[in-house]
Amino acid sequence: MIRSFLRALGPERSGPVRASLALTALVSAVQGVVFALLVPVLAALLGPTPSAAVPWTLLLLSVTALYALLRAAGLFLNFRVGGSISRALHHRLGDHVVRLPLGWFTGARVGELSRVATDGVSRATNVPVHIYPPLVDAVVTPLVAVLALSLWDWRVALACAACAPVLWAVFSLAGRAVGRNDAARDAVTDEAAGRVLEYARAQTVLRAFGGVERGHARLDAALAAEHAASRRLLLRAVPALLGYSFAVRLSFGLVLVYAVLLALGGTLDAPLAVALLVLVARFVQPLAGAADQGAALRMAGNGLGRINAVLDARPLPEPETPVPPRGAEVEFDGVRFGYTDDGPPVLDGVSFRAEPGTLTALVGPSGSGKTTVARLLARFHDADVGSVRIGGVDVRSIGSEVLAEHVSVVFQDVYLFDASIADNVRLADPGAAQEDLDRVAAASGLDSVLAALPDGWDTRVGEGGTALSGGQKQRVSIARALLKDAPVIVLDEASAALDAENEALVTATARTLSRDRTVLVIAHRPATVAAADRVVFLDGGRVAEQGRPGELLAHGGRHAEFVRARERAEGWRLSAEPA
Ligand SMILES: Nc1ncnc2c1ncn2[C@@H]1O[C@H](COP(=O)(O)OP(=O)(O)OP(=O)(O)O)[C@@H](O)[C@H]1O
Repeated sequence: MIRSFLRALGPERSGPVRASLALTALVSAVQGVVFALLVPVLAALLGPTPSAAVPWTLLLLSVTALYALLRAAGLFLNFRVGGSISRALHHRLGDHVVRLPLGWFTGARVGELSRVATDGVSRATNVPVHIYPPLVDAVVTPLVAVLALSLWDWRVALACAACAPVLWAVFSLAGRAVGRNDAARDAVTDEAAGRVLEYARAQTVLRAFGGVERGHARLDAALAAEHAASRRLLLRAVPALLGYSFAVRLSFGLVLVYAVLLALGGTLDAPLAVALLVLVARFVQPLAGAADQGAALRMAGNGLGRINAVLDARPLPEPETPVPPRGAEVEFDGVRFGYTDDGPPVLDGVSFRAEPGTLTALVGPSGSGKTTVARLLARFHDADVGSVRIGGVDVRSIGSEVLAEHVSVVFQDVYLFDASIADNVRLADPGAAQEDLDRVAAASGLDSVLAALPDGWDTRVGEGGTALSGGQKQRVSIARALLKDAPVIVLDEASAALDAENEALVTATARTLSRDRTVLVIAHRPATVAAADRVVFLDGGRVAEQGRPGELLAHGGRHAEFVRARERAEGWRLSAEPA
């Protein structure tokens, strides 16, 4: 557990934590000596010569003063360390997460990350301040005191020591019961949190298709599972913790009976017997409470396990000596890729080239791998086999920062920050002048959107851009990509219905951009395909055909068939609109 704690914190921050843990153990050991010194003091006071208590009392006072000093220093260090742990873990998680491949950030992972960064970190922060000190007090203090006890009466010390393995076994059983059930509850809590989010996000669909009750049933089932898991945790944890507390008190009772028998038998002085029993009684409460701390430690251990699982996610390997691209040509060379190691490949032997100054349309049925091509180009993932090159250099050798400068991707699910339109566009270049913003607004069609909004550039877009329409969001996103001025641009044309003006705008922007850049468009509309210089037609993760759009249409193969079907669908859509 402590190892997993130090691993989560990283080597550079583990020094102060080790010091705080060691000081806590030392404080508990000194406390054990303080308790042990009570025995000769009490034995002397209750015995025939009370004055013999004076030197022992002086020693007791000195060790108590040392204990008080160490305890104060320990508290100070623990609180300092506790305060820095949350910052350190957030930094470690943040630093690590930015190096993870973009493909790692699925919806479920984002939810998990948020729980790890809140609940997981807060559990870990509690360890040095609220969990570890009382637990160490409960274990180390009695241990030292029992060792010291053997100096006065080895038989009572041995009786105490004999209880230790039994108590340890019950303690471990209780801890394991709590740890296991807490981990199981964590899993269903994640599921329930995911369902709540899903239920909120899916309201439009659920209401449109009368599925509110069905959707609710799924949420209800997840919440019921969470309730059952919490009950199970309670039902298993409470008896285990009570069982341990009972074992501690029973052990104390047995030691008590044994000491009384020794005293009655005349082999143990009565004053010493009383003093020993006072000492042993002093441990009962902290020892009995140790199981609660042990359970809390297991729960913190589960939180740390989740933190370490995020920290163990493999970042994209960065090249030792990054090589900048020698141009903007995009090349896929025999690329094979699968999202999972055991599943079938999503791309299989994909090869094509896209020259600077051209517009390439990626076309193909749904699920054929077009978006995956865009993701590999922006290095969301690395190809399993083959090479993705920009300017003749494999994207793995370019280095993430330079690659990000070279490639701009405008996906369909545009994410905007809850800030002004200007701030959202300036994300690409925080120092951009107003003239630059106006230039990209004109080129992306954002200018007409701004003209219709009373606050223009200062309009707040709402969380995730909810205050703007789909077409408006896409224009902001295109303006942002234009401001970044990357030599390679990938545009994911909206597959959902856009108005004619927006459709024409995306095609026109792609054409304009391709004058001095390499532009790839994931094309869904015949008009965009027709405007392209080249078409790469994907089917089942393979390039089925590629060439100029006119040639492919004339050839009458898979691409021609696909475009005709789309044209028929669009014609149907137009004629189906109300007059
Ligand atoms: N993150 C992912 N994890 C696992 N499989 C995925 C993931 N994303 C896509 N896939 C699978 O990869 C295949 C190709 O998907 P991709 O999104 O690249 O196709 P597409 O041609 O862009 O489809 P569409 O036109 O419908 O957007 C599909 O079978 C899809 O189910």
